[in-house]
Order: sequence, then C-alpha cells, then structure tokens
Amino acid sequence: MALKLVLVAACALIDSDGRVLIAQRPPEKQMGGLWEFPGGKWEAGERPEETLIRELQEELGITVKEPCLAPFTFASHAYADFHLLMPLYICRRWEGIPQAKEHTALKWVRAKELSDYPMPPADLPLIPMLRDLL
Ligand SMILES: Nc1nc2c([nH]c(=O)n2[C@@H]2O[C@H](COP(=O)(O)OP(=O)(O)OP(=O)(O)O)[C@@H](O)[C@H]2O)c(=O)[nH]1
Ligand SMILES: [Mg+2]
Repeated sequence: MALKLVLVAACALIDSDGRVLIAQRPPEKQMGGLWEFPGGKWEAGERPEETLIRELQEELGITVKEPCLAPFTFASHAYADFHLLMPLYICRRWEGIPQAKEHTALKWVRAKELSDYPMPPADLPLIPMLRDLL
C-alpha cells in the first residue's frame, strides 16, 4: 500500500515574555485533548507559508505577514496510518489577539514548562529545540 505523506505547517508563536502558544485539540478530533502548535494541513496549490497564514487566521483569528514567519525546525513522524512531515515556524509578530476558534483552549507557556502538557508524539523532539532557542 502506498505511504500517505501528510504535510502540516505549524507555528510556535512567541510573545514578548518568551512564552510559546500551545492549543488544545478538541476531544472529538484525532489526538483529542493533546496540546499542539497551531497550524494545519497543506491544501493543493499552497506554499507552506500560505497554508500556515491561512490556518493561523482560521484557528486563532490572527493576521501574520509572511516575512514574520521564520523556519525553525521540522517533525518527521511515522503514525500508524500516515507519515507526518511538519515544518515548524517561529513567529514573534502578528496582528490581533489569538482566540481559540477551533481549539478547546489556548495557553502561553514557558519553554521549560512545555513538557507538562501532553503533546502528540511527533512534537516531542521539538520541545528541547524550543527550550534551547528560548
Ligand atoms: N497543527 C498541528 N498538527 C499536529 C501537531 N502535531 C501533530 O502530530 N499534528 C497532526 O497533524 C495532523 C493535522 O493537523 P490538524 O488537525 O491541525 O489539521 P487541520 O487544522 O487542517 O484540521 P482539519 O483536518 O480538521 O481540517 C493531525 O493528525 C495532527 O494530530 C502540531 O503540533 N500541530
Ligand atoms: Mg489545525
């Protein structure tokens, strides 16, 4: 059977205090209840930055300009039914106040506290990288 490769663009929003925004997935979704970086699936014809700007508007109601997205790292993880390839961008500048439009909750957390929040397995290697950055 052909491998299903899923491209998801995600973002670590960093506030002026150096805290990172994480969002809790709704209970009915795949991996419900886990905390993640806002973002979502690539749609045909989009560049990854366009995917992310669209998702940040849809999920958080914020406007991000493309030069404010800095590539940081990526996750590559084999889930049971698909392989996730997820570039993680850093963003420190946006317009608007993030609201949980599609998530159960949002939380600003210090990098060293990220491991207190259950995250999808693909995200676990990203935590020490953020800790080193911040
Ligand atoms: N956004 C996001 N998705 C992640 C992360 N880690 C991770 O494994 N994923 C997985 O990537 C996949 C796509 O994420 P998503 O549910 O946000 O996609 P989406 O916003 O387009 O939503 P939709 O599928 O309901 O339209 C999910 O299987 C999700 O569990 C993460 O940190 N952020
Ligand atoms: Mg999403």
